[in-house]
Amino acid sequence: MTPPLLSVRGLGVTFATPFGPVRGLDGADFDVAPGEILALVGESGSGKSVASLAVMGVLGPGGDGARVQVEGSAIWDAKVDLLRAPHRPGLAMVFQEPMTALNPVLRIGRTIGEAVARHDGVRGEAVTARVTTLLAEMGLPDPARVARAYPHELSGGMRQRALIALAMACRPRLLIADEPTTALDSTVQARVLGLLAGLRRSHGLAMLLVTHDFGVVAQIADRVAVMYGGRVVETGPVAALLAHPAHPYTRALLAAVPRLDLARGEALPAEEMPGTPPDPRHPPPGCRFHPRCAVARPGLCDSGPPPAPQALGPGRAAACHLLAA
Ligand SMILES: Nc1ncnc2c1ncn2[C@@H]1O[C@H](COP(=O)(O)OP(=O)(O)OP(=O)(O)O)[C@@H](O)[C@H]1O
Repeated sequence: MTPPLLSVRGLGVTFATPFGPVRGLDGADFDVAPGEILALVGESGSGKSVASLAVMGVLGPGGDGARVQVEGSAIWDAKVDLLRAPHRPGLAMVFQEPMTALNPVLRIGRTIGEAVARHDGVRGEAVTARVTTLLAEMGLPDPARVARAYPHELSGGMRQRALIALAMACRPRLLIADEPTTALDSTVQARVLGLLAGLRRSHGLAMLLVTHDFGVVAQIADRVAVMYGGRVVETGPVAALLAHPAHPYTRALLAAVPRLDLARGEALPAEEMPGTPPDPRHPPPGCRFHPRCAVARPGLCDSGPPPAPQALGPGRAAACHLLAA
């Protein structure tokens, strides 16, 4: 088996707030293989963004025994704090809202040019040439004109492409994309997803894709990691996981997705998930999903944390008391 490009074990993040510590991520485990697209999915507050920011080094990860490795080398290790370097070689990030991620008072070419100069150690014409190539590669017509534009002069889709060009300036092997198409309308969203899929093909780029949209997952991802309450509760290849979800939370999440294949007039299935995600300051005892779980067993699911994820088939695993019972 190919060793993972990114390996994350026991990753945790605690925020100090005026109301006390908030455990935003509580021991997340996942791997991304070279050239693979892994989607992190889950409800709002499940820890998807915190996980991606912690891997990127924007938030200091914490947690007993936490370990983040890229190509087998630790970029962060709880036991060797010196490795907590702000720079993440081989990783780059694309944020959800390009209007805030791009500097509004700098021309696009200047922003990307600074990244090119820093990463490639080049100056002058070489920077301009690389910026133009990057923008053209993102499918932007007239890249020289786009390079001279300010962010507000571009459409949302063009800005998102410019932001992807900025990330690609660092020649990453893994792109972390946090809801990269959420702010776009559906036709532009499809084109940006097509661009990301093309970059994976042409550059062998791996991706950690944060999304709450199963349409995006089905369209572009190879594997899914489902998050709940700051932990990964189920992982698996997209087709198998969508067809046969094993964890009660994954089943409830998929049942809540609106369907377009119903005949006109047919009632929408009332599958709204009861309750709300756990409060990270006071998580429920036992399995964090048990208060909302349709099949929870009193005395088992509320008594202790679920066992370690159990293998369910090729590349599939889930952490649930009932699977182990
Ligand atoms: N700066 C912060 N201070 C305190 N708590 C935070 C902070 N950022 C995130 N959290 C908490 O961490 C938990 C995980 O948040 P995160 O943003 O990762 O969720 P998410 O799954 O990405 O949700 P969304 O889909 O809404 O972006 C939440 O309970 C959130 O309230």
